[in-house]
Amino acid sequence: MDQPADHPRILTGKIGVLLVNLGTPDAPDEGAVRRYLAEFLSDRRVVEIPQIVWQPILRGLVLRTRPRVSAHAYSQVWTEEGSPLAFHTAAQARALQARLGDTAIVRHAMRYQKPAMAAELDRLLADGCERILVAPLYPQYSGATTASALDAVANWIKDRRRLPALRTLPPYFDDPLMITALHKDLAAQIGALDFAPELLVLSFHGMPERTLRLGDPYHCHCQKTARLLGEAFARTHPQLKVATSFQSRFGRAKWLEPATDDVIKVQAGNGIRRMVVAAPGFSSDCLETIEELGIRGREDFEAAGGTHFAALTCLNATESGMDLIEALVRRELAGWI
Ligand SMILES: C=CC1=C(C)c2cc3[nH]c(cc4nc(cc5[nH]c(cc1n2)c(C)c5CCC(=O)O)C(CCC(=O)O)=C4C)c(C)c3C=C
Ligand SMILES: [Fe+2]
Ligand SMILES: [Fe+2]
Repeated sequence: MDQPADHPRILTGKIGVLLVNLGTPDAPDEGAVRRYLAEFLSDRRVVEIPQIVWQPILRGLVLRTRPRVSAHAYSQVWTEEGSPLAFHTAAQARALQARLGDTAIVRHAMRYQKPAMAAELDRLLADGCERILVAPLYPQYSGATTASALDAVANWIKDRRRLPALRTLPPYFDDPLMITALHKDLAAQIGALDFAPELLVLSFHGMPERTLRLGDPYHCHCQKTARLLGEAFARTHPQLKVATSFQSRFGRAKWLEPATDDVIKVQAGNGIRRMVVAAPGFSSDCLETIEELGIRGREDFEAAGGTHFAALTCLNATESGMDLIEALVRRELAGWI
């Protein structure tokens, strides 16, 4: 049949997978960090204070002071490949593409800054994806992370005429695949140390305590991940104590407790000399794991009398990490592939 000459060329029939992570500045300098924080901290899912009250505080105070301090922290973790969060997420997408082959087109995007979610969803559509799985790489659900990533999808939908069928990856905080992958990886890292730790601290990113009372399941998801990991370690490392804590407190409100920095100091004060810290809420290493846990955590521990310390790495694009992501993604693609 003849088509009008100006008929757009439309590709069809493909499946897309979009791995999503939080986002990071594009340089470790004050300007780039200010742009990043302005976008991130203006998200109503992240700071749940009415904008009329919050924006003057953000513009008048936070964005005048925090970017310098945070840029210094970022400069300590920056690599030739850029921000760790950016390059680990890109590596996860490349590795997943290699594992899925022609089955699906895999891309990654960031909720804040670049690669932007809308631009990557547009690219998948332009490449012929009529079915797209959006996979926020947060094992535990929270309004500030998972729901915010889905907000970005919803906003993208509003402006598009032609929409793909969409699926989203559910949280996987208690999935046996995730617990097994993490336990295996952390146990291998502990086995490779030149000391036997007495205590394993499982540190999750914090949230305002208020969100727990408002019904956000994040706290329960973290506690369950920690309990299941603790049970796995009790079977393989019966001498190892396990503690759970919440890091990265921000602002004046009460956050989930106990705070990781307090736990590190109190445990050292109680006589723990050999400690390891792991971050089972982060699918890739980032500022919060490398600088806050690896650098400041160690300083706090040693200042309080600890002698042996290691911040264990996240799953990143390791073999076990990719086994996990591939299995989760293939499961969600069931019926499509
Ligand atoms: C109100 C403030 C914040 C909430 C709520 C929050 C929740 C939250 N964040 C993550 C994961 C990450 N956060 C990261 C950095 C970061 N987080 C906040 C504030 C809140 N986070 C700030 C201000 C920053 C920037 C750094 C700083 O200035 O301290 C990162 C690292 C990004 C990177 O570039 O490496 C991650 C990852 C989760 C999972 C979460 C709620 C569950
Ligand atoms: Fe955060
Ligand atoms: Fe809870």
